[in-house]
Amino acid sequence: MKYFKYHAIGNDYIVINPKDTSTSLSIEQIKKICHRNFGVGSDGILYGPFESDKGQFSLRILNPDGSEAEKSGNGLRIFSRYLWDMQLVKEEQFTIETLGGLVKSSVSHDGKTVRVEMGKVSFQSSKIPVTGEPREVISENITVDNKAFTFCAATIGNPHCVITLPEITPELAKQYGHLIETHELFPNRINVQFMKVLDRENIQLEIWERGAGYTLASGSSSSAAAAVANRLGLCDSSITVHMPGGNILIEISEDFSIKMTGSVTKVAEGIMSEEMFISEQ
Ligand SMILES: N[C@@H](CCC[C@H](N)C(=O)O)C(=O)O
Repeated sequence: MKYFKYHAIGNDYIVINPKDTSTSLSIEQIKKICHRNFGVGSDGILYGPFESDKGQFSLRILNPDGSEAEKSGNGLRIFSRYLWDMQLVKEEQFTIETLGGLVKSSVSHDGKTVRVEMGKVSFQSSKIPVTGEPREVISENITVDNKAFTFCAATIGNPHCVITLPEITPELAKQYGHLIETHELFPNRINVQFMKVLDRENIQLEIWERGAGYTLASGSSSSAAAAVANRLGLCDSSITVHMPGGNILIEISEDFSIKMTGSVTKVAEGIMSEEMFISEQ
């Protein structure tokens, strides 16, 4: 099975074109492909392109645990670069349909920089979703393992829980991320960001992704966290998001529409051995 691997500031994805697969990918195949030891290894799979009646292409976004995500910012930036590299697009701007809505991509610098218009962020509980009365989920409380946090929740197609703290560490994300991800408040689970506001134009994140765990960067997380920082009045409308893997620029409109810009790097292309799927490991 042919594959292409890229990373977007350390958030790495494997692109598999459905024309290179005889059947749709099973959950077991997805888990094996993404496994860092027994497979190629990645933070997820970008399965596409498929036809779309809403955009020029459609894309399926698969997490390493086999779950399917509504949207992926870095995944969309990587897939846009793949379409450009494969000459499946002639123009520098094009649209991609995801389960979480239609996005517009713009590639530049021969695909090494990609901007995605990600859609609008919503804080509405019914859209995220978060259990309880319909409301904007702003500055609410959650306790996991006897540790209390104040959080905001948002969706940009996929769900996010943003916790603002004076100091953040990778250990914090690794200790509490899964407990928050799977909390009963969040019927579809949730991506978790621990956010330190550096100034009105810069935030820092540590990220625990739904279905993927600790990652070095996340585009949809950057979009949601920046929108929360702006909604809380802590940041202006152009925010650089600093993550362990690198930085993303987020631009927020008055209606919380998001433009996300960052780099994409090609890592490899190759053929996966069928033996990998047969092995018990
Ligand atoms: N890394 C992605 C997010 C991928 C999907 C996420 N794990 C989810 O399940 O919503 C990004 O860059 O946004």
